[in-house]
Order: sequence, then C-alpha cells, then structure tokens
Amino acid sequence: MNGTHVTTITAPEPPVWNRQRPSRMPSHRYRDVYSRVPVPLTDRDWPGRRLTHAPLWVPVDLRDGNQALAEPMDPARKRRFFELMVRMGYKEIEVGYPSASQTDYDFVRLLAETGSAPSDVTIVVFTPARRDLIERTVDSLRGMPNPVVVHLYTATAPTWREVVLGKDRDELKRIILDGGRDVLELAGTLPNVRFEFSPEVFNLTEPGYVLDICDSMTELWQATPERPVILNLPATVEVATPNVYADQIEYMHKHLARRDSVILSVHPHNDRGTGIACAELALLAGAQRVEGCIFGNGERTGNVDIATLALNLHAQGIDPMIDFSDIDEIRRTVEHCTRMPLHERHPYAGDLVHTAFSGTHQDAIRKGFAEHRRRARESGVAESELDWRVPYLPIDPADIGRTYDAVIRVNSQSGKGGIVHLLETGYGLTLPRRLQIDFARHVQRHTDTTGTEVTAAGLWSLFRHTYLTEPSTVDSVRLTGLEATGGDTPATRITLTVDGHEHTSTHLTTDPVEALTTAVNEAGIPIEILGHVQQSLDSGDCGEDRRALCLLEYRTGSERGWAAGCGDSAPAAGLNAVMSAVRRAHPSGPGPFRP
Ligand SMILES: CC(=O)SCCNC(=O)CCNC(=O)[C@H](O)C(C)(C)COP(=O)(O)OP(=O)(O)OC[C@H]1O[C@@H](n2cnc3c(N)ncnc32)[C@H](O)[C@@H]1OP(=O)(O)O
Ligand SMILES: CC(C)C(=O)C(=O)O
Ligand SMILES: [Mg+2]
Repeated sequence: MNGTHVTTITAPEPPVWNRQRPSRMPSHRYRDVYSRVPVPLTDRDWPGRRLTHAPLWVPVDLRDGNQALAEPMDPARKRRFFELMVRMGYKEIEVGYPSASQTDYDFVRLLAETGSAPSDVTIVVFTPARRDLIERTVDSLRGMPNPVVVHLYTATAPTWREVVLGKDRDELKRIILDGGRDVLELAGTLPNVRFEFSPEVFNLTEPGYVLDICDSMTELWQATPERPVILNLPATVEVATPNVYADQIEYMHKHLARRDSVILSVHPHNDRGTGIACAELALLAGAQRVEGCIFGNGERTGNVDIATLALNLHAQGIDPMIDFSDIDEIRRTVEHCTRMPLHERHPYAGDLVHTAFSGTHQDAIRKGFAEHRRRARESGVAESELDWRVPYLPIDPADIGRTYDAVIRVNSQSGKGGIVHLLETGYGLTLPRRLQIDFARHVQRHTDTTGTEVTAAGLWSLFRHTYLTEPSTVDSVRLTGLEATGGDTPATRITLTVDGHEHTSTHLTTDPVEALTTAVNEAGIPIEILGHVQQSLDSGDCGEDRRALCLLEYRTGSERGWAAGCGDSAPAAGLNAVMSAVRRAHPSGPGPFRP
C-alpha cells in the first residue's frame, strides 16, 4: 500500500434495521484512492473557506470536448462555437490540438490570418511533449495577433508511466523537460506568449513527484508574476471523493515554488458524477482557473460543466463574469456543434429544471410568485431586481432568459395549486377555494385514468365539460322565457319547460339568479344556491361575445356541487350558471370527458 494517513475501514456488521446483503458484483477488484496514491494533506484550510468571486474560466470544448465526439466539429461548427464563447465573455479559450488534425490546425490558422478573435481573447493551443508535434503546433500560431498560450501535457501517474509510456520517473521527467525546452525554443519568441503545463492524471500521481516536475517547469519557463506559468492539475479520470481532490490542490497551492508566478488551474472530469464538486472544492483550496466544457461534454462522462459552475456562483449572489442570460441560444448552439442533446434534467439548462409537477411544490411556487410580485409592488423595486426567494426555484428562470410558462405542469402528482395556477395564467380564471378543491378531484380522476399530463387548455376543456354544461334540446328542464316586468314594483317573469310542460311564474326581484332559482323550485325541482361569484374571462374562451362567467355553488338535498355559466353580461352568465346547476343536479347526462 502506497497511501499515508489512511484509516482502514472494516465494514461493520449491518444493524438489524438494515437488511441489505452483499451484491454479486466483484467490487473487491478496485482499490480506493488512498491505496493508489498518497494523499498528503492533514492540515487543511479549504473546508473553512468560501467562494467569493469567479475564477478565470477556460472552455476546452474545442479541444477536450471535441476529441470526445464521434464526429468532431467541422470548421463551421468550430467557428460557431468559438463565436458563442466570445459573445458570452470568455477571455481565454482552448481552440484545439493543431497537431492532431487538419481541421484543428486550419482553425488556428483561420484565427491567425483573419484576426477575427477580439484582441483581449487569449488563444490556447494544446500539444503533447513530442518535438515534431510541438513544431506543428507552433507553426499553426504564425502571425496570430492575439495573446497565446502553448499548453504542453504528459501523463505522470504510475500506471501511465508503466503501462502506457514505458518510462520510469526520471526518464519521464526528462521527456517533460525536453518538451518544455522545445516549447521555449520554438515558441518563446512569439509575441505575447505564455506557457501552460498539465501533468495529465495529476490526481493519481505521487504528490512529491508531481510537485517536483511542476517546479522544474516553472523554473525552466522562468515564471514571473508578470509572465506567470499556468499549472493545470487535471483529475483526468475522477477516482475519489471531491475532498481528496481539494486536499491534493491545497497541497500544491501551499508547496509550489514561485507560487505568485503560477496560475493554479484545475481540470476535473466527471467519472464519479462529482466534477462540479471537485471544481468548487478545488477553488476553495486555492485554484484560480478552471478548464471545462459548457454543459460538460468531454471524454467518457465529460469534462466539468462550466455552465453549471458559473450558474452555481450566480445562484449564490456572485457574478460569474460570463453571460448566461440567453441560455436557450447557448444550448441550441452547443447541441448543434456537439450533435448531442442536453438531458431534460441538466442543471439550469434542461427543459424540466424549472418545472414542478408535484402538488406541494406547485402550491409553494404559486404562493412564492404571488409574494414576489407583492413585495415588488410594495417596495417599488422591479421584479427582475428584487431578491429572490420563491421556494423550489434556486434562481429566477427569467435571469437566464426563460419564461415562467413551463414552471408549473399538471399530472397525477399535482394538486389544486398547480391547476389553479394554469387556469389563472392561461385563462385569467380565479376559482373560489371550495371550487378549487372540487375541480382538483375531477382533474385527479382524469390524470389517474389517462396517466398523462394535462395542459392549461386541457384543464379549461375539462372545466367546461364538468361545470359549464350548455343547453340542449334533450334537457328535461329548459328556460324558455325571461322578462323584466312591473311598474312601481320591478319583477322578473320566468317561463320554464319541464318535461314538455310550461311553468310561468313572476318573482319580485330583479336578481335573475334568485328569480330563476325560485322558479325552478316552484316547478318542483329542489335546488338551493349557496353562493355565486362573477368573473370576466381574459379572452373569448367561452365564445367571443361571452366574456362574463358566473361560478355558482348549489345544494340539492344533502348533495353540494358547483356549476358555471358564460354570457355576454353578468346576469346572462348567472342565468346560464343556474341552468347549468339544474342540469348537473338532474342530468340528462353529459357523456364522458374526452380532452
Ligand atoms: C487527457 C487528454 O485529453 S490528453 C489529449 C488526448 N487527445 C488526443 O489524443 C487527441 C489527438 N491525438 C492525436 O491526434 C494523436 O494521438 C497524435 C497525433 C497526438 C499522436 O498520434 P500517433 O503518433 O499516431 O500516436 P498515438 O495516437 O498512438 O499516441 C500514442 C503515442 O504517444 C505517446 N504519448 C502519449 N501521450 C504523450 C505525451 N503527452 N507526450 C508525448 N508522447 C505521448 C504514447 O506513449 C504513444 O507512443 P508510442 O507510439 O511510442 O507507444
Ligand atoms: C489537460 C489535459 C491533459 C486533459 O485533458 C486531462 O488530463 O484531462
Ligand atoms: Mg481532459
């Protein structure tokens, strides 16, 4: 065993409440990180630190991301991606591996010959430690008007030394320093050039050895605060919990020579799904620069996702210094260039990440939005500027150019809050609380039966089918006459046709709902109106000229129910609501709902 400071953990006997049993997988074939590499730090500062500002971000989509694609980007795609990164505000961009392919070489030439990159953008090119390939790399940079970084890499971890490169520690160090000398000789006179070294698989390399190589490189390249060297320490294959990477970075941060002449950079991959955590803890541990890919494309499970990292800062009140205010345009471009779709649950950018289906979340979000609007009104601060505290939404979707349309969607997991939200935002409909509860039961039955989502339009359709029954010639009770009468004493005359027999009655009221209810009762149909509210509909959803809506609660015997009516005026809507209630209480029967 190589590791130090390891507490050997023997699995305890499982407690009685844990019935898990050994799996059939050969987990014994793998070794934890502590037995693969010494993890030297015992006295660590990173756990007590906080993130306070954005690091220097360096997208490597055009190199590391690109080399992981089944179909690497063509020149048009590379260019489109590069232009996106420039628009977003990245100032240091790794544009390719010029010795690897003609496309990569040509892209660097394009930037050099056209001068199309803004002058404050540094162009990074990547090369292995082989003289012929370094020559080709440097050649690609001829005439480049921008500042450049030549990025040299070689794997340093024991397995790579033994299995891949066939070199011992000293031989490998010599190869790396030779590569460093070649870079200096071939690129050292380029105007505005700096150098970067990556000990590939840093995270599995002995700390003392990698520290020695890094110090030798900064000495060779004469790192100064004016012309610092970038030391990029990759977790090429992620093998440990993020605290281990943080320890490794803090160890380097504290022990590197010429620390003030080094830009300490990290380059996590995401094999364990903790690339983001590795990068964040590495920043706490002293890293100043982060390499990764926008949305995390890259070898295997990808490079660390620098979009998520940046928006994580934003969500903590720290400006990431990169503009994600049109996330969907960024996403479209990245998807086009990589030919890979983003997962619906991808942090910040996925289709579903601002959406709640579940009832209690929807209820909280709806209340949160209402509170946000109220606070904005009362404080006079714009909604888009006001501090954000809507439950379940870590950031305001509007910050990244998203609308609120998809925030609440209704299915069988939803409750009345979500239903009400969709009817409110889609149709301007505010349901009384008891009607919300009643309608939610109908929606639940519907979504349980179909197993599918129901849209705002679907909800409105179900609402109409349930409460807003329209008159039909087969109705046993029909309103066939209505007239305002009386001179000194205003009254309303009602004519009903009940099972083919006419009933006319006069009522000393001008309230048509009251008059019609009494008439219905006198015609032998018991129904009591418990209350009604009038609303106006936002659009002609009931018919262009019928924008008044009456929502009415009734009782027949021990049964309570709700009905609704539309009309061109509040009285007309009221009458239709009463007749709707009569039809619901004494149905000649609407058929089953079909959305
Ligand atoms: C973690 C990373 O992302 S590292 C970057 C990986 N990216 C890429 O590999 C994409 C581009 N690569 C390529 O186009 C090619 O691999 C090239 C042009 C670099 C080299 O191609 P080839 O000469 O055909 O060699 P090949 O691809 O087989 O590479 C392996 C050789 O490079 C050596 N090698 C690997 N890494 C390095 C390095 N950093 N410096 C020097 N030599 C290296 C290997 O030991 C092996 O040598 P061998 O042939 O003597 O055994
Ligand atoms: C920085 C280079 C060597 C890299 O892509 C890696 O190690 O993952
Ligand atoms: Mg990488």
